[in-house]
Amino acid sequence: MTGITKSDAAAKETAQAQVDIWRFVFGFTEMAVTKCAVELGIPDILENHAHPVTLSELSSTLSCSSTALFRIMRFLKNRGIFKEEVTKQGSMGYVQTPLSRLLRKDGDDSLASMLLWQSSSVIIDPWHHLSSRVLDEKTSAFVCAHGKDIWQIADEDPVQRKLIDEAMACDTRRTVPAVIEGCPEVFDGLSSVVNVGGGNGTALRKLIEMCPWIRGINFDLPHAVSVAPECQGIEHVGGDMFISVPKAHAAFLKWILHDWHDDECILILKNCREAISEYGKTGKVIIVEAVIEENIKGDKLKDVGLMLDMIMLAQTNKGKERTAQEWTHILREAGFTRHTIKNIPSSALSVIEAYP
Ligand SMILES: C[S@@+](CC[C@H](N)C(=O)[O-])C[C@H]1O[C@@H](n2cnc3c(N)ncnc32)[C@H](O)[C@@H]1O
Ligand SMILES: O=c1cc(-c2ccc(O)cc2)oc2c(O)c(O)ccc12
Repeated sequence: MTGITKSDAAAKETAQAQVDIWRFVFGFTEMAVTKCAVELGIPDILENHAHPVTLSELSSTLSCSSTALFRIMRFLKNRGIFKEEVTKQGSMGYVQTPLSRLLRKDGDDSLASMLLWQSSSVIIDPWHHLSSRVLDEKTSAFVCAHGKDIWQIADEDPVQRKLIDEAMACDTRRTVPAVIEGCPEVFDGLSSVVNVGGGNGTALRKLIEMCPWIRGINFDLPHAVSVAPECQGIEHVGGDMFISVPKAHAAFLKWILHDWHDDECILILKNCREAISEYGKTGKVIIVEAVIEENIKGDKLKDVGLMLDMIMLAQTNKGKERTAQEWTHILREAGFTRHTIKNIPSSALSVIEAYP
């Protein structure tokens, strides 16, 4: 006998629910206030000071009164974004934490551009149409919000294209080194790599920097490659992956297939298989994506995969994150004979290598 009755346990759970529910009701405040701090450049201001920055120094740097700023800093300090330390003069000042360092505007591992994109109205508006998407498979939450899909918007509006490229590039600057360091054998012996949906070419720039023996082909929609910076060792090619993919020893696809329905993925993968066909058994398709699992309570990294799945539901027409079984299905249907899945340490990502 533990002395705790069933009704005690139920009462405790109900009391906990009364507390936990606020995280769901007011969850948006964390994103909105963090966005505010990034827009004001607060992580960069703290980074550029060798000592803790007092509230009055921060408000004079930003040319604003300290009243609202104090409340913003109090909230973010409470969330562990910033912390306070005593200055040499004995007053309190704000300093960076490992979290706020990830929000500097130009840090190599910064996620500031991703946060600004995710909190922009183009990305927020489709969330208001998620229930319509659930009730009708043919309805796209993004199209309900904007009248067109994200790639049409990017084609028509260079500002949106830049926001997407910069957000995805900050993801790439973190993940490409993580892939190469976590699974160095993936790029061994490859003479050329076509990055399918490579955006502004950041992934190939990083790849060639770390694996200089590789020749890169950055392949994306014509409007995307037309604004990609030139780089030695990389050829930019505009086209449509649903029609064909430029030839190379390996095709690399990062965060591409999660945008699409199974049938569309099978078509893209068949075009990739054709692109590597001249290299026989040594050719391969390298996919970097999340591989989701159903029961992951408490695993924060795996939870990122489930959040991305919700993002796909809101932001794409038919995209989704896939389980290992779902990956096996589309790869087999596309004609690949075998594949391996490797988890990248300390990341929500996996590398899938598929062979003809
Ligand atoms: C989610 S982004 C991923 C970008 C990049 N792979 C990364 O991980 O940073 C998807 C990319 O696919 C490109 N794309 C969309 N439709 C395409 C098509 N039909 N052919 C080639 N690229 C396409 C988009 O322009 C965009 O750059
Ligand atoms: O809104 C998004 C976000 C992503 C995304 C964010 C962070 C990652 O580490 C990976 C992907 O991807 C998107 C995407 O592929 C798309 O077609 C539309 C929207 C988003």
